[in-house]
Amino acid sequence: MSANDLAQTIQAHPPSLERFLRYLVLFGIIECKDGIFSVTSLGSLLSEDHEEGLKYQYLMISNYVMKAVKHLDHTIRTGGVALEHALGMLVFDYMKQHPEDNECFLKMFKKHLKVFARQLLSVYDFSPFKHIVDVGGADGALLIEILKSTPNAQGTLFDLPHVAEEAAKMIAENKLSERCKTAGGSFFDSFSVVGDCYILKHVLHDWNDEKSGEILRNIGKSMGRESKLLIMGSILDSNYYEFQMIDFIMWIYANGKERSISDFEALLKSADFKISRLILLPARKRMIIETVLNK
Ligand SMILES: C[S@@+](CC[C@H](N)C(=O)[O-])C[C@H]1O[C@@H](n2cnc3c(N)ncnc32)[C@H](O)[C@@H]1O
Repeated sequence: MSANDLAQTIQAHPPSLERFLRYLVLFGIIECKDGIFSVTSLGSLLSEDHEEGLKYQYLMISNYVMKAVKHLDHTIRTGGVALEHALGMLVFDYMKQHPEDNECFLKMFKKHLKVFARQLLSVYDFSPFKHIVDVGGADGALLIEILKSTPNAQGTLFDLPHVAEEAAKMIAENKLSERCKTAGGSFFDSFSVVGDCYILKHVLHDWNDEKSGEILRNIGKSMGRESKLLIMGSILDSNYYEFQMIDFIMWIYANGKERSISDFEALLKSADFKISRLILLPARKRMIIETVLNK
């Protein structure tokens, strides 16, 4: 569309809109030929329809990371959490008080989890499990896909109470309420959901080793000898700039970190777990670490 036509459609001020579109051309998100603006393939990654939900990832990063970066000196001087210093509270508590941010956060996971579920289900067989517990499972998008493909299993979605409430709605929409319950709470307090398969996906990277050890030990208390804990996420690889970046973001966002396989081995050992299987997913350095209690 021309800037004029677009301005009419979205009721904008034509010269200002045109100036803004020309600015976006600099980044390769929009291109302009003969006065007609169109979205490039790079720009389409940010569209509402993109299957991984990069629009929401971008919104979260641009909003929260910029806030955190301004408080980076706090982290460097004290070892504290930059974003917590910026917001006056832990990011998860802040989101509870800001539903529009929480919605953006959950949309980001919903899209990504559906894509991840396809990769996971093609390499891991959940059929031996009777009760699958997704710890910090956000709105349940991953657990829902797993349960759909594992009709004999029950599920429990565990997350902070305000997130578990949203998950209950999604589970009901997917007609899985009979087989899948939600439990709201904190994995730093009492955690007593008994299952034979636990999932921790992209949770440990939010926390430092001490806090991650607490989460693992709390889950371990509910696990039987035959239960498995599946840790899923990304592997820190110094050759991949993207993960160095995510490591930096996790640091200023929550004092968390991305970990290499040997970092995971040491963390798991300290919490009395051992690795029983390691599956590397080809896409974007993701992995599934299957663990059991080391007793
Ligand atoms: C980075 S997200 C990962 C979500 C999802 N597992 C995924 O891979 O997309 C971390 C999740 O941990 C949850 N969480 C944060 N603090 C928690 C706590 N103390 N107890 C339980 N869940 C918590 C958040 O609400 C969020 O859903």
